Amino acid sequence: MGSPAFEHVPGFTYLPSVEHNFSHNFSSAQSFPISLREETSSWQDLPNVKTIAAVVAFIFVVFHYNILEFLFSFNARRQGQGKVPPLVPHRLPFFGNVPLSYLWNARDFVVSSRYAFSSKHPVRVKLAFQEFYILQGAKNITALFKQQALSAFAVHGTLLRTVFSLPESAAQVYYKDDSGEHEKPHADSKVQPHNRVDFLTRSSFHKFLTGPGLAPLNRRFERNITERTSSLKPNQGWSRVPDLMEFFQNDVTAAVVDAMCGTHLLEANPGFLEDFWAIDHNVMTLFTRASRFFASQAEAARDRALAAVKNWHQWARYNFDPDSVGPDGDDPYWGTKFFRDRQNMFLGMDGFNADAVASQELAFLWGANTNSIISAFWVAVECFRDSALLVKIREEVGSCIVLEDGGARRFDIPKLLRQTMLQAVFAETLRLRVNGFLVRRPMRSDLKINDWVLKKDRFCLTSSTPAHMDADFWCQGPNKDHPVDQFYPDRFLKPNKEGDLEFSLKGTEGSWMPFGGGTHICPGKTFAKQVIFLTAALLVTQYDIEFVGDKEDMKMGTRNFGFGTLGPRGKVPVMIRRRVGF
Ligand code: HEM
Repeated sequence: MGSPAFEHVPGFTYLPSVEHNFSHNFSSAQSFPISLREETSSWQDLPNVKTIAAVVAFIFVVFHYNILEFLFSFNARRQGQGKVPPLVPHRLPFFGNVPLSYLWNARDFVVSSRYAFSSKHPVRVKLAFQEFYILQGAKNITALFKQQALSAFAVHGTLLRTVFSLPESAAQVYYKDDSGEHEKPHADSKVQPHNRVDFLTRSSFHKFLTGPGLAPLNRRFERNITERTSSLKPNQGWSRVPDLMEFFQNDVTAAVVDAMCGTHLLEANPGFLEDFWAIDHNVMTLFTRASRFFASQAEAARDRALAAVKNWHQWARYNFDPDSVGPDGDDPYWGTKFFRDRQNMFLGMDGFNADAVASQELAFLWGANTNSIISAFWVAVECFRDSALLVKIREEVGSCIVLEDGGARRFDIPKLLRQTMLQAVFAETLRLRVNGFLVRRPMRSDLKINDWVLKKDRFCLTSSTPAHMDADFWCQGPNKDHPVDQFYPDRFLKPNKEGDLEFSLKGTEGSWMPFGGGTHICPGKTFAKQVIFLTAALLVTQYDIEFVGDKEDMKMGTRNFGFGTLGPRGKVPVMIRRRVGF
């Protein structure tokens, strides 16, 4: 019977059948004259074929980058739907991109990278045999934020594990949770309701930070920060403070932590805030686990901070009195209903124990403080270093002071949050200082972003930095004389119908994104605004501040780039005096 095995397949070169070769040549091979057998023994032995192969390989290696550049531009310009994002050219064949300059200065790399972050369409990056996407361009970022089934949890789980020592048994709950972040779990998910960590934690944030839980938190923060700011420098005349940041890292952070957790955590652990900011300072080192070699003291600080949180939880569990719960639902032991309820929620999850809960809550406190405290520092710096701006801000803030019955002064906070220049200073500060990466992973299906298709399960990264530094967007029209890296709050002022300038974020979608976007958008943004505005209002009303340090130290550093608001390079010494009459 004839074999049909080697019929012609379109697109493949026809090979004669093996059967044919064997039957025809094998038995007679021995009788070939030696010279004939050498001539035909292997095509690889032909010197010119070897040379051609070597030349082709050489051209491939040498021109590999140019070939990829050509393919990149070609694919980027293709029209139509369902396009695959072009591959960012890389110099080392097979290994992909090895961005050494990123390790040196990550922000410069992102701001000046030719293909990876500057393309206004999605791109594909090959990094050590893995591929992921980078998505930039306002239109694409806006489309990304509209997507529903995108998980940010692989990254949260990793951050919790590496920086905050979440035990492996609890981390597994994160990795296994494929039920989604919405109330209704995905139909094919087998995750039990009590293990829906994605949905349960997100809804706890929202109840606390966007629901009625926010009002009592705001009130306690207002009381705490007012007390702390008033007692900052009681004496008359100028006095020197070695680093303005100390006020933010000690007093403003304490005002937030006490408002959230009650006073026991800081009272029982006087070194907590120092450890807390040591973790923040080393967050990248802890995240990459390089701390084992370079920053073991950061690991020690993290361990002490975890022990402090765990002790607070033990103390609260032991002492809690249900009668102490106030009308707003909060109590002095857990501080807030939020932390009280989350104990039960986490301890009900498989693999969670007291250590795991401490990791979760320390991570929450870090997220609740790092960006807002450092942003509050920059807002104060901007207000005090420009005397003309300071006059305007003082005028706005002064218009929000109200006298209480007993004669005490406080701010009308809703009015304060609506002040034109203060809002512009806030928005411009966040544009310049927030440098975060947002990571998403389409878990269910391929992701369609405008004309592009991004494969399911691959990570998709975007960053606020290129969007915030896009001169084509931020230096248009009346802003054209103000370079993109200059602090210029008027970028956010637009004339209204009456011709007056008013603050507006209209049209900045996908270009101004300090709080991320979509279903994972920062739930703490309203509280953050309150912390930043109120702290600035109290400082400008009560104090004069002059900067007396090296200007280089006041520039923004790049340490921990990618994790949010970046701090100053060095210490910021100031002279400070109380204003007469305040
Ligand atoms: C200037 C201050 C702040 C900035 C710039 C900021 C920025 C961000 C960003 C960029 C994200 C990721 C959003 C995304 O993936 O799309 C985020 C998430 C988050 N932030 Fe903030 N944040 C600030 C203040 C706060 C505060 C004060 C709190 C709590 C009181 C908070 C709690 C959270 C939480 C819980 C998440 C995770 C949300 C989720 O994954 O669903 N943040 N924040």
